[in-house]
Amino acid sequence: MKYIFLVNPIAGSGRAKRKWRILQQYLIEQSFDYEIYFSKATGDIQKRLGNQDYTDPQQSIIIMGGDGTLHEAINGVLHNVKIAQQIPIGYISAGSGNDFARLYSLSNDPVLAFKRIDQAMKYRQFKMIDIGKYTNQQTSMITYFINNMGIGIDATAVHFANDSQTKRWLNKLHMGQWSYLIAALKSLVKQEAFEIMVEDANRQQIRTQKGYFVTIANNPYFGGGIKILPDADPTDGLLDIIIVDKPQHIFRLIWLLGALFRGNYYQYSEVNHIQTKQMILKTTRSEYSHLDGESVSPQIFDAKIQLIKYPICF
Ligand SMILES: Nc1ncnc2c1ncn2[C@@H]1O[C@H](COP(=O)(O)OP(=O)(O)OP(=O)(O)O)[C@@H](O)[C@H]1O
Repeated sequence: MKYIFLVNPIAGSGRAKRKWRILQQYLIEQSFDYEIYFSKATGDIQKRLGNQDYTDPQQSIIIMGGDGTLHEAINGVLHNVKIAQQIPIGYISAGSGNDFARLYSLSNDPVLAFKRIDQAMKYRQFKMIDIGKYTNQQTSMITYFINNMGIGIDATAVHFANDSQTKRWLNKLHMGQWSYLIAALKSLVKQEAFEIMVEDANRQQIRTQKGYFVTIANNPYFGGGIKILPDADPTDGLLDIIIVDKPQHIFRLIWLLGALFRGNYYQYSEVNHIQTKQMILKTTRSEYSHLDGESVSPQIFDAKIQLIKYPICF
């Protein structure tokens, strides 16, 4: 078996590069056949996996990076017209937030993580993970997400976090996850209420004029460990969705945030929680969104969101 490693060297503020050096030493010692590619910019891994033919059964792909890198890899293979069947992706976590890794308690040790993947690839023991398929109904453009997608305050927070000097500074101190909290506080001030319509697979509708955010998730964790959708499960074949109204006043907002951090906020009148196989989502005003923490410019939403399964190895 030959391993093709695609590493995002800047993930986790360089953690991925450090982990790669440790793993490379092991691969050389154990005479593994491998190839290494370091991404050079955002979108590089997606492009590479989107253009090349990786269907040789004697080759396996392993990604090293954070949630954003995994997001790129999934979008690459799923948009690759040369790959008719699903090729399993190995994943070694090396980001700062690491929400996917958190859910599965993935090892921090790259050699241990690789040994597990090597065994799983040999015996074809892949986990079929739910992947969100988001179709923009105006443009027919498709984007996939592995952990979550959000519109409104969480997306505004992601925009501020990814944009900020603070993230770079906190990443250097290995406290990258705090950047999301700081950005979230900033976005609490900026985010205005907006109109949202969600229709589930049974054509049941939820409408609100006072929307604060919508999060659609397969993974309970968001933004480096906030358990935003405690019931989300990436193997249940269902999307978990929360539609949250803007609280009337700041004290109610603080109360709601406290409940969110305690993981018991579904019962509040501002919160609607649903689980469905697919959904339609519309907004009437332009809003920031994010997919797996990757910020998207503001737009009005007319979207269809479905699920597919993809084999991932970790
Ligand atoms: N060589 C590169 N230079 C700059 N950015 C890159 C490069 N390669 C990939 N990227 C981008 O780096 C961003 C961050 O990667 P990633 O999300 O994996 O790490 P992270 O932010 O540290 O981890 P997490 O998402 O788990 O918090 C992604 O948007 C990715 O597209």
